[in-house]
Amino acid sequence: MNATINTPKKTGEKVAQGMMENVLAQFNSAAHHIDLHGDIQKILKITNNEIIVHFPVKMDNGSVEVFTGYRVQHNNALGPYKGGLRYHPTVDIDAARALAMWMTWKTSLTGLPFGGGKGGIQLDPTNYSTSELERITRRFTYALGDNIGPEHDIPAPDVNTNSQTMAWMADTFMSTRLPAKRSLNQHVVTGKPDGIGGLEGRDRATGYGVFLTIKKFLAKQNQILKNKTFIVQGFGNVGYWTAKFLEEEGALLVAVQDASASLYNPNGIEVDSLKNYISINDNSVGGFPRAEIIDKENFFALNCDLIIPAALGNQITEENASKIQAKLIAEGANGPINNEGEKILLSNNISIIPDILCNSGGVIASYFEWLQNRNGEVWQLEETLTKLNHKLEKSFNKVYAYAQEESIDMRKAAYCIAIKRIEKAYIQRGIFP
Ligand SMILES: NC(=O)C1=CN([C@@H]2O[C@H](COP(=O)(O)OP(=O)(O)OC[C@H]3O[C@@H](n4cnc5c(N)ncnc54)[C@H](OP(=O)(O)O)[C@@H]3O)[C@@H](O)[C@H]2O)C=CC1
Ligand SMILES: O=C(O)CCC(=O)C(=O)O
Repeated sequence: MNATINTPKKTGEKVAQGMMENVLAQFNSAAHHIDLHGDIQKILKITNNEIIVHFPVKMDNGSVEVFTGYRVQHNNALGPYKGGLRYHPTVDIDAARALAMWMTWKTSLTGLPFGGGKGGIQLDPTNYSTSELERITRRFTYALGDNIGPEHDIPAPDVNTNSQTMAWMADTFMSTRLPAKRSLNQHVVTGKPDGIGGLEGRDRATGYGVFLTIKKFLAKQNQILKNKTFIVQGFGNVGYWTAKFLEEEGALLVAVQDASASLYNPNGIEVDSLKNYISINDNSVGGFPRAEIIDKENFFALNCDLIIPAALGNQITEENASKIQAKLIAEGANGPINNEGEKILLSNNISIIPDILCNSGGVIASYFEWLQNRNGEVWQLEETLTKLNHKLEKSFNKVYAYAQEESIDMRKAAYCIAIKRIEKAYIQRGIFP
């Protein structure tokens, strides 16, 4: 039997580069603004735990590959670690650290009783069959052992993972507990299918939240979504659902980019016909007949009202920011704009709804799923969406008002609010005797 070791490498791709620098620069700027206690700065600049596991998996052809999985637990001052798992070639320890930090700010901003964590496996899932991915996921869960748990660290879907991945994780985790405890562990992950404790609406929650924050932002400017044009990078969970809700409100999708191609049609791309197309075309938008293919370098420069990056990090940078014509960017993805890019956008009066607010609908719905499992309840879709809207309204209004009061951008405002809540927890706990 052959054994292949998938040695983790620094990916060198722009996606993972500088993510830590970005998140730390964002943190430093807010910490300075609120004059955050120096000891708390020290605590929040590092991660609590970094778990790296190597685990063997048998491939369909009988060979064995050894994979490397990551789970970074940044901070749990407000509650158990919470955040997604990503399967992508760009996953490495730096990316996991940065993404875990973003989760801490996000769960704090939204007022959830959670901290922040993130992880994943450095692999390209298109190279593996479904049964191989199932075995990889189960072995990863087994290797993580008690480093995850329903009251300790609760993973969820992210790039290239979904409700099926979460079902395999839940099943593996629960079946390795003592029989009498198995059913008490269903909330070890969220984003599960509805048949095994998943929340109706978790699938669309992130996109719904992105849509709501855009709508709320436009309302503050006395504008509406009807007839606004928008472009979306990424047509997966977040990109699709965001586009779907925006279209339902009368906005027009004019361009879409995924890893395979960039599509453009100034007269509009119908969201569900593109979705139907990708479902029979290897999940790729390339070749969709009712749009032209454009050069990917020109994508963000297209003439439109709104841009929704909903793929990977570091997509809008000093290299392309000055060409952007849209007046609003809503960050469906985590960290899609780097700091240099952001400076250019802000100096060109382009507004940004920051990731930790914009895409927080996902983790809010995950919290609802966690509560549902913990309390032995079954929630209905309407209830989920109403409660999600209510929670997002509260965080949106807080961020918007604070940004206005302090004359700062919305990202800095969101960070200040998030960090102050963690600071309060540390002070009340008495970390400084
Ligand atoms: N899922 C969730 O609930 C949440 C997700 N997020 C963030 O949203 C983003 C998207 O996540 P999600 O929708 O779940 O992931 P998915 O895996 O469902 O979709 C990812 C999409 O991004 C596209 N993509 C990948 N690489 C590139 C590239 N180089 N250029 C253009 N497009 C690319 C993929 O295209 P292809 O299929 O061709 O590879 C796919 O369409 C991530 O940043 C994630 O962290 C944030 C909050 C919650
Ligand atoms: O639902 C969750 O727990 C986290 C989702 C996530 O990874 C994110 O918000 O970036």
